[in-house]
Amino acid sequence: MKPQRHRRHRDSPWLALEIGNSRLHWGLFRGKNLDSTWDSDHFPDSTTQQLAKCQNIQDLPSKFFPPGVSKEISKKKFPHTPIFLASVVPQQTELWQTHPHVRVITLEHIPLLNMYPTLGIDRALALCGAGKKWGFPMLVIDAGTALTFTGADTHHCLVGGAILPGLGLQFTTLNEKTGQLPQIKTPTMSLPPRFAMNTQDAIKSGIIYTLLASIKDFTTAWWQLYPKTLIVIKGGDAMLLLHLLQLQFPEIASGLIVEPNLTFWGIAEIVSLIDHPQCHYKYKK
Ligand SMILES: Nc1ncnc2c1ncn2[C@@H]1O[C@H](COP(=O)(O)OP(=O)(O)O)[C@@H](O)[C@H]1O
Ligand SMILES: CC(C)(COP(=O)(O)O)[C@@H](O)C(=O)NCCC(=O)O
Ligand SMILES: [K+]
Repeated sequence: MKPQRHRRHRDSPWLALEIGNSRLHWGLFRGKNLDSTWDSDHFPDSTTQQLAKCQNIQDLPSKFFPPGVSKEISKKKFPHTPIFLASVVPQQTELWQTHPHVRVITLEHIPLLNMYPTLGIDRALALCGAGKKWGFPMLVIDAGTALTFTGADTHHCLVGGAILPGLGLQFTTLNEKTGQLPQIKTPTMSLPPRFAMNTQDAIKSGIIYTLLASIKDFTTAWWQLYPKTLIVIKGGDAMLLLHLLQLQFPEIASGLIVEPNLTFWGIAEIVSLIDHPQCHYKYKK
C-alpha cells in the first residue's frame, strides 16, 4: 500500500471492503465512525474492465450498495472515496485492485507478532479489531464460509488457531458430494432431535451437534491457557450458532460476545496507523 499523499480530513468518508469466500462485506466510515454496513455478491470476472474504468465510487454498479447509500453516492457526495480492501479470495483481489481508489491491506500492515505468511488477512484483522476493543489475550471465532479460531496472547503475539468447514459449507458439501443427501436450508433457531428418524434431521443433528461440540472444545482449551478471557464471535452464522450454543452449552455461550463488525474495527485500526505512521513503532518486531 502506497503512503497517502494527503491526510484525509478527520470526518471524510471512506469504505472498508472485506472479501470473504461467500460474499463482500462493506463498511462505510466517516473518519473513525462506522456509519453503515452491508453485504453484496462477488463481482463477476466478466466486469473487470468496468471496475478498472471506475474513476469514482459513483461509477461502481449500484447493486453493490443498499438504497440509502446508493442515494448518497448518486448525489456525488463521495468523489475519490478510498476503498480499503481486505480479501481472502485472490481472484477477487485481482479484480478490485484495478479500481483506482482501492488500497489492499496485507499482513505487512498488521500490528501482530509471530504471524505465519499464509495467515488469512480476515483472521488477522478480526483479531486486531477485537484486541483493540477489548484487549488481549483474545480469541476470535469467525463463523463464515469456513469456521476459524484465531488467538493472540497478552503481547499481541499470534498463538494460532484452527480452520474447519463452516455451517453452510458442511451442509452444501454433504449435498454436493453424495448421491442422495438433500441440500438443507438454513437451520431453525431450535436444536434438532439428537437421534433423528429422517434424513433432514439426521444431517442437521450430525452437523449442528458436532459444530457446537467443537466450539465448546476449542473455547475450553483456550480458557485453560488464558482463564477468564473474552472470546468474540463474528460471521454470517454467528448469531445462529451462539443461540444454539446457549441452548446446548449455556456456560460456554455466556463467555462469548457477538460482534459482527470486528474486521471493520481491524481495518479502521490499520487505516489510522497508515494516517499516523509514527504510532506504528510500538508494534514493530
Ligand atoms: N444472506 C446471507 N447470504 C449468504 N450467507 C448467509 C446469509 N445469512 C447468513 N449466511 C450464512 O453465512 C455464511 C457465510 O458467512 P460470511 O461471514 O458471510 O462468509 P464469508 O465472510 O466467508 O464470505 C454462510 O455459510 C451462511 O450459512
Ligand atoms: C480460513 C479462510 C478460508 C476463512 O475465510 P472465510 O471463510 O471467512 O471466507 C481464510 O481466512 C483463508 O483463506 N485463510 C488462509 C489460511 C490461514 O488462515 O491459515
Ligand atoms: K471472514
